[in-house]
Amino acid sequence: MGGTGAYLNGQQLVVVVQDKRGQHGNHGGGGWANLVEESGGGTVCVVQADGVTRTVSDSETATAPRAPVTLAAFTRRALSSPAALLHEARALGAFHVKWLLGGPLVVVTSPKVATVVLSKHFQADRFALNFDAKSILVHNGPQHKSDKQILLKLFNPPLSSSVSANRPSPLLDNLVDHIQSRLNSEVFPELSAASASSSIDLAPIFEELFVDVFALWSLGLDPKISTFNDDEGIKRREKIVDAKRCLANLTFIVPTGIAWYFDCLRTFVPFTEYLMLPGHHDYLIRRNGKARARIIIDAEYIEIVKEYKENNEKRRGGLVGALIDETLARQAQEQSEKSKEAAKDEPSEQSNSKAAVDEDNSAVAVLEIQVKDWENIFGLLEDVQIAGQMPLYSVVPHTLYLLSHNPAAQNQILSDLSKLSSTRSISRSSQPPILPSLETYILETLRTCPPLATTYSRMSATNRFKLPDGWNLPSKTHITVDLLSTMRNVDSFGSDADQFAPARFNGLLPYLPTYEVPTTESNAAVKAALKADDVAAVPLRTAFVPFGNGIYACPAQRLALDIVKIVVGEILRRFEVLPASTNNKAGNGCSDIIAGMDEFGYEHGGVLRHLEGCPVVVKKRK
Ligand code: HEM
Repeated sequence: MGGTGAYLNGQQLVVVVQDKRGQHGNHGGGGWANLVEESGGGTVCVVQADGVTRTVSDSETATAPRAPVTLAAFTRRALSSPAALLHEARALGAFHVKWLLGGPLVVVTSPKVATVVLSKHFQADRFALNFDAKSILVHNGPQHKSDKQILLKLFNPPLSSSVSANRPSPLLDNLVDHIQSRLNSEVFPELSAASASSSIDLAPIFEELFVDVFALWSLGLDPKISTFNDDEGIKRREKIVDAKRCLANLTFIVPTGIAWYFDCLRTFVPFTEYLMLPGHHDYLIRRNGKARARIIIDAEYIEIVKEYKENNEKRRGGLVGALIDETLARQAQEQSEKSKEAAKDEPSEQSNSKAAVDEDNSAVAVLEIQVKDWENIFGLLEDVQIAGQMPLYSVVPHTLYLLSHNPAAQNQILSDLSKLSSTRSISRSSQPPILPSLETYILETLRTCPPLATTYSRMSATNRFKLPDGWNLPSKTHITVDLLSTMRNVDSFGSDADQFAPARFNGLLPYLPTYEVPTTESNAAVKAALKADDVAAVPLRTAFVPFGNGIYACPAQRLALDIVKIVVGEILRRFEVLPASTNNKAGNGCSDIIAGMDEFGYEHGGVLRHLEGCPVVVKKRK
């Protein structure tokens, strides 16, 4: 078997890395070779955990390293000298260290489990993801599926016939109210006060905004501080928001090149193993005061249960209220299905009276939210808080930062915005979202700077999954798609894949969430293109996956885009955003910035961040 690839055989790890010229890793310097301890002749590409030589292709053999190469050793090397690893990546013509190791990369994490990072070398489009999704078993199977359905329903209310592009939803409008209220009370004044001659960092402003807003919205607290007219109410609100901020507090950001280690390894290798920190995960939590923050949030959960029990009619709104409603609705539905089933099996008179009794019982039963339901509701609140806040506080400042280097795009967006009524703020329910210049800009930002580095991991249930060159992945292989590299794939995005070119999305609006693309249709298009050996014909839409795809895909895709559009639009209407320094990458539409990704890093948890917090200069518009 030849070519770039990797496979897992029993307890052995075999990794083959191929450089651009098709040579197995003989890239001079031997840095990578040293990593696997003089693995012979500078040909580094085969690593076997058991140290036995293995034939890689019909004509080639490669010597295994003398000592077993452990995951921790890779990681330590990457952390102790990321620069060296990056250098080696460049020497191999790879854009990203991830791609040096991954082509695709298989990491053995236990004798039967491997984590695979599919990368730039692999066309990880929707075809692959859908294919995988069909044969997938998720970690917590049915519960995950049921939770996902709830979120999809809440975040994607049915289309109203009167408003074509918008989906009215008090829950989602309430989230936007929170955001608008926060922009008005803090962000606009902060930007207005900023001096036109010195720079301001956008990232912390939006990090705070989204963490706070998601805390208040998810816990059903009011957007307007004025409604907390008693001191105690204000203090409670502040305490909760502080606690959520503390829990969101990042511990470290690593350069993009080594971020994948965290994604792949943190589940399996203790922090102490590869970070050499003076303790374990709990240590980091304690050090950041997170334990206390946790207690505050848990106390709020207890309060929610108490309120519900004492006054069911007047319970909280926001996400928690919607989840309580949904839990009760589901219970009622289950009860009614059970009664119908029972009625079918019984003679009619008896069943009528029994159904009436059951109905009474079910009325009592549906008011009882069980402990496990509360746990599930609070679990979902936390998932949504994290899943919503992180990508938003990544993509909003990044979009503005890139726009600061692109005055022409900013003018075009402003002109589109000026066509909206000047007095009306941009909202979900009232404004038809036709702002092509802004939307294509956001989509291109998501493509080139995807807020999440990878998809969640999937587990293949069968061993049918084949990678290019015939590499076979055994069943129970964890599969993670590297979104950053996938969306730079030249086969999917053309030879200008490394360029920042929003125009590539012209004609593709409105954005169709990946869960709405009919699977059969996208698969048919992709299959036909692959069969004709014409990967370029794979529709661009199918390879654009910043929100992932398949059963794990982000359930809030449309909402997320609306939020980014609203926030960026509202800022641009009021402020001109200029680059903070004149080492100027302006003028080429940001391609220099996104080409090497040198300015970016991945936060623990795999969220893309600008290493300097997106410094810009803002000037209030007249
Ligand atoms: C631009 C902003 C966003 C981006 C780029 C984004 C991206 C993603 C990605 C890549 C995934 C994993 C998909 C996969 O494994 O295939 C995900 C999952 C998820 N996202 Fe988003 N997301 C965004 C905003 C939001 C918002 C605003 C919310 C909530 C209001 C949200 C809720 C979720 C949830 C709950 C999941 C987990 C789904 C599951 O467990 O199956 N996301 N998102």
